[in-house]
Amino acid sequence: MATRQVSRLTLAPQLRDHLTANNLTTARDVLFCGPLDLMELLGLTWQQANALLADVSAQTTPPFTTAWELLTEANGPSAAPLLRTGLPTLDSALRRGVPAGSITELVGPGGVGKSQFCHSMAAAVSLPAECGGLGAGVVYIDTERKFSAARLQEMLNARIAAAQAARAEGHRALPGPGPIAAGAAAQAMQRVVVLSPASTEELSRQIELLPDVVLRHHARLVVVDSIAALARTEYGNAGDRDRGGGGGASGLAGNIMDRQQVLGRIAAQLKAAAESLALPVLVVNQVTTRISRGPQPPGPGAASGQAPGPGPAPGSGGGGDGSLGAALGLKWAHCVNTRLVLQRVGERRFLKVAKSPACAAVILEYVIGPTGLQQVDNADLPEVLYGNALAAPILNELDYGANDAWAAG
Ligand SMILES: Nc1ncnc2c1ncn2[C@@H]1O[C@H](COP(=O)(O)OP(=O)(O)OP(=O)(O)O)[C@@H](O)[C@H]1O
Repeated sequence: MATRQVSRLTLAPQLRDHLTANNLTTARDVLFCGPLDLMELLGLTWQQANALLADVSAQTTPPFTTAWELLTEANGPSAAPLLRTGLPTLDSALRRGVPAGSITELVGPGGVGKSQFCHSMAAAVSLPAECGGLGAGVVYIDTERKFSAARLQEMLNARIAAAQAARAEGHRALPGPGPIAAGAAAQAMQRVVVLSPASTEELSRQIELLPDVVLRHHARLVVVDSIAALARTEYGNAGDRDRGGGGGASGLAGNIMDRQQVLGRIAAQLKAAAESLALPVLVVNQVTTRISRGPQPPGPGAASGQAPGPGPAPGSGGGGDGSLGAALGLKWAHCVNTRLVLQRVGERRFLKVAKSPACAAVILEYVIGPTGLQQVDNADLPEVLYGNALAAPILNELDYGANDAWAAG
């Protein structure tokens, strides 16, 4: 900016000529002069010389936004509609629900409810405003053919029934005064666009075309369920191979590098799409068995005495040190802005905010019901998690997905 030519600054033509005639050809040349130099060179008064410096400085300073302006904009009338998860503790922790313009990762073991969470979000976005939804489109990228139209319909019907019941009882808490249209569930389902890429290459192409699809379907949410599946099919699973899955060391390293390269490209594309479209992108990731490479970092609770540090998850089995972590390694982990860890403890399910620019670690308990994920009000939660020898290590260890040494996982 400081190298900008004086001839391109918005100044009085006579003043511009004077500056160039005195060899002050760039903004930097002018700003390096003090007011006294300018008075002498250009015959200006003290006030005029200072005004010139302030003007040139203002024209060459990179644009900025204050924190106050950002806050006002985020809460203003033109702010993007909130994308609430329907889990009150999570929504209040994330302040505006699932954040727009960035990637939110859902990570957890099989069967814990990651896809159910995605279906719940698709229902919340596609439902009409009369039922508390956004009446907007969803782009659901289903890499594992696990999207269930029947389950989505079940969630929509249950939510519509709940909205009707609330109206019948005279509650006005739901937004949108209009009546709930017959066929609201079918209309909502038409707003959900399902893409099923068969390879990482196709996935990459589809992400490239996201802006068109999003605009055409007025989408307010993009889901990728899941990010690891295709890459693991094409390039293998490092953790499994290390446990004796075959392949020489050099072949494995080559595979991992290829996979990381492809995933790095896809992650960058997704991040760019989230930012340019100002949309929340919800991405499912699996857990993998951690490969032991030296001592583990202490758990966050260890310092405060709240919980023991991470250790092998009881009963997780497998090789390495037997503990679990988010798959896909460092490159991917750094692209993730918000990480939600879903975990089972016995018969109970917990969701933890393990990484977020908006809040500290928050934990809630949930169940999966007809409407999707529902929070369980649980006064004994801190005791359950931090006083429970089984729960604490499991819930703590997944924090380290972003900075641990098992990048190949
Ligand atoms: N209609 C339903 N009502 C209540 N619970 C359900 C219903 N459908 C599925 N579930 C619950 O959801 C669980 C499966 O969740 P989900 O498919 O989201 O797992 P996931 O974390 O995506 O697993 P994976 O990584 O293996 O795909 C089942 O174990 C079951 O408990």
